[in-house]
Amino acid sequence: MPHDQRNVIASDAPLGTTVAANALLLRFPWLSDLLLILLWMASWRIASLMEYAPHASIWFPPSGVTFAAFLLLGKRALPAIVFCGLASTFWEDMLDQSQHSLSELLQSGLLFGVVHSLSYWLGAAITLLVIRRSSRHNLPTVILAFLLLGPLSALLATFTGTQALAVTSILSGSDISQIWLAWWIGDLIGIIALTPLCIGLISRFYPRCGSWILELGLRQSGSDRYGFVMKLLLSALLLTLTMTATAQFHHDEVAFSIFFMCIPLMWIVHTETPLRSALSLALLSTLTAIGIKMLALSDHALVYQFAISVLAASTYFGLTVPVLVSHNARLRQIALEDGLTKAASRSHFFEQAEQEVLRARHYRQPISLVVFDIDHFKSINDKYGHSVGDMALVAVASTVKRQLRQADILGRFGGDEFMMLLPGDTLSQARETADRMRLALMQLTVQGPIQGLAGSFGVVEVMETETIMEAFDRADRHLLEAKRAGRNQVAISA
Ligand SMILES: Nc1nc2c(ncn2[C@@H]2O[C@H](COP(=O)(O)OP(=O)(O)OP(=O)(O)O)[C@@H](O)[C@H]2O)c(=O)[nH]1
Repeated sequence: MPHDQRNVIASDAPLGTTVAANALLLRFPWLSDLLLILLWMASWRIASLMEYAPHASIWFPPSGVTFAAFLLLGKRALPAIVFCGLASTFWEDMLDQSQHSLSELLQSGLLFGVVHSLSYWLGAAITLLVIRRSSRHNLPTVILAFLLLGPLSALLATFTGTQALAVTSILSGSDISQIWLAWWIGDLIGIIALTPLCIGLISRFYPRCGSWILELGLRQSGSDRYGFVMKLLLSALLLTLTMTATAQFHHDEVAFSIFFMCIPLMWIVHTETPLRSALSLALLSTLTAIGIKMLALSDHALVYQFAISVLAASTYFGLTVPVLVSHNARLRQIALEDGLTKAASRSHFFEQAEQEVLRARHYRQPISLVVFDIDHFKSINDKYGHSVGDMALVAVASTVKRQLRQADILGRFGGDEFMMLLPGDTLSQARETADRMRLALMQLTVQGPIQGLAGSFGVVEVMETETIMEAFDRADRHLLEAKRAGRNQVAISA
């Protein structure tokens, strides 16, 4: 399905249950924070289950949740994320059954929570600043800023987070030198693979966030769920096959086959909404993490991490293609059509007219041109206002179009001046057509106040030796003659 069509179908119209949920969240804002904390803690638990070595996870979902929360909510997200850092320190201690005292855990958890949150908040704030300073939020800039500053924020958070745990004696210096790289890469992949989906999710329980980030389409759910699920299942099947083959042969060469995943992912990107692309990336990276754990593929973890980063980057840049295609279609429409009356634009009219004149000459057929202008149009604007004037112009164009044949072309020269190309019409036939139009305009009603419009018409038959612009100038001169002769009439070449 073309992207512009997808944008129309994909709607974010609130349903009954959504309206009720939004009302509840607006009444009790702490509920939104609670949901954010639950999302963070759930993602943290999933990451801890997927660790392939101590503190080494193929991807660390809480970093995606954190970065998304700060991009969407700014410092408003700080208390909830600091709390999550503290809670996860306690939970980790419980799971590891370490013997740290309550005060050690409190100090360490608080310090970790604060520095971890501040690092990501700073990274998100700089990312937003870069995007806002660039030329009005264009998608490639947003993606580039996110792909560069997300990993840098993860590096800062890794440094400050490990230092916080070292200062409070939870980690030793040698622990840090062993784990910091895996920690950073896990956070980095978590940000790259999951932030867009997390933005879509978190925005659902912060009804007031209304951030421009959502203009990127991260809330549009889209239609044809069945088709999307089939694409997702096929992608999951391909991923499972590549990972099973890697488990069988244990060669990096086989592990690299995961890069074939770019084919189904690009298929999804080019045919589904941005939210669904983000969801696919998140689910496939989750499946990769599960596969590494279940198939004991930790030897190839770096290949998979590298692959997820590349697939994520190509997914995001891939999203720019359908957006650009839809922008181009819109620009093309603007270039071809007059925005108000939907008649052909001046340049498109003359382009088409040139072709038609060549064709008429080739087949030795007549072709005529009519130029017309509404009489005393300025007084309509002055008397009833410009919006009624606009309505009158729209009514004129639609009345004339209705009377024209399929092959005829109506164009707007500008202001209240229009032109009609009449292939196959001799001068006298064109004159009859112009007169018919003049009478039709006199019958026209524009929303009450205006009963009938008068127009002056200039008509020429395009000569063998002249260009379309020369024919237009002649017709325009006749139009002026019709005005001078008292308006509301048709003037033709003598
Ligand atoms: N509402 C509206 N008015 C427009 C638009 N484009 C031009 N105009 C107005 O159309 C009027 C055109 O006036 P003219 O054609 O110069 O003069 P007129 O009042 O029609 O008088 P004659 O042509 O001499 O009969 C001007 O007042 C313009 O401001 C438009 O898109 N919408």
